[in-house]
Amino acid sequence: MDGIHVLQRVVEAVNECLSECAVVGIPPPKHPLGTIDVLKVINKGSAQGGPKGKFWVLDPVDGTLGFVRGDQYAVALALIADGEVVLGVLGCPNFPMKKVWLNYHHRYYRLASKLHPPSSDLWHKGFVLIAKKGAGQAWMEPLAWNLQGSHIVKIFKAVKVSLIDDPAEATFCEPVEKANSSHSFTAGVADSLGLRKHPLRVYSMAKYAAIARGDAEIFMKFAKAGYKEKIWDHAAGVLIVQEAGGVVTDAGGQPLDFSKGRYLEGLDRGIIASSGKRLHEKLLAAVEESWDSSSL
Ligand SMILES: Nc1ncnc2c1ncn2[C@@H]1O[C@H](COP(=O)(O)OS(=O)(=O)O)[C@@H](OP(=O)(O)O)[C@H]1O
Ligand SMILES: [Mg+2]
Repeated sequence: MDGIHVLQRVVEAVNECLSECAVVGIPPPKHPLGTIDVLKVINKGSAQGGPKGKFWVLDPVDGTLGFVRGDQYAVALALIADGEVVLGVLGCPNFPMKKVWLNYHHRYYRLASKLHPPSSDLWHKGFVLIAKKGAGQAWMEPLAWNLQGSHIVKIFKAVKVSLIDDPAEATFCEPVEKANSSHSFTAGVADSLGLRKHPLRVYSMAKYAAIARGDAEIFMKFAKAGYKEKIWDHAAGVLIVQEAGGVVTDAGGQPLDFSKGRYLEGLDRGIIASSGKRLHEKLLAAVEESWDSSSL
C-alpha cells in the first residue's frame, strides 16, 4: 500500500472512531475530518516531554515484531503530568485469558507442556488494562470475544499482582529478542535468585500486563550499554503494575524517571519489575551479585 492509500485509511479510521464518540459521552464532530485536519492533529504529537506540563505518550504498536508475527503486541497510552505518569491504558489484543497459552507461539513450550492447538472456546484473548495513579487498583476490560455468539457483556474487573514471593515458584518474563535484553545476564540473575522456571519470553509491554494480572512475578530488561529506553515503551505498563500492587525500578532500586524528556535518562543498568516488595529486594540483590561478572 502506498503513502496516499495509508493516509486515506488513517483518515477513514479516525472518522470511524469519532463517529462512535457518543458511546463514551463525547459529542461527535458535526462533519467528518478531512485529510488536512487529521494531519494537523498528528503534527501536534511533537512534545519533547520534560518535567513540566501535561502530555500524552502513545505507542500505537509496541512490540512491532510480535505484531507482524501474529504474536503479542500492545497499544499503550499514558498521560504524564509534571513528570509523573498519572494514567495508563494498555491494550493487548492477542493476550490469552489463560496463562498457559501465552507461550503458544514458542515451539519449546508447546512441546514441553504438550499443548495442543487451542480450541476456539479456549482461545479467549484480548483486553485493555487501565490504571489511575493513586487509585491502588488496576482494571481489565476483556475485548468482546464470546465466540459462541451469545451476548457479550463488557465488564471491568480489578486485576492484582500474584501473591507468590518464593523465587522457587516465581515466573520471570523478559523480551523475546536477545538484542533487546541480555538473556545470558538474566539467566545468571535467575540462577542467583533461585528461580526454577523457564523464562516467559513475551513481545512488547504485554510483559507488564503479565505482571499486573498475576501471570508472572518478575520482569527484567537489560539492554546493551548505550541503548536509551523510551518513555512510551514503559509509561503505561509501569503505572498499571504499580497500581495492581507491584514494584518497578531500575537496577539500582530507583523509580523510573519520566520527567527527563523522551528517554528514561539516568536509568541505572536495566528495568526490573516484580509482584511485591520482598521479591523485589531479593531481585535487586541478585542483580547486584551477578553484575560484576557480567559483560554488560
Ligand atoms: N536494541 C534495543 N535494545 C533494547 N530495546 C530495544 C532495542 N531496539 C528496540 N528496542 C525497544 O524495545 C521495544 C520492544 O521491546 P520488547 O521488550 O517488546 O522486546 S522484544 O520485542 O520482546 O524482543 C521496541 O518497541 P517497539 O519499537 O514499539 O516494538 C523498542 O522500542
Ligand atoms: Mg514500543
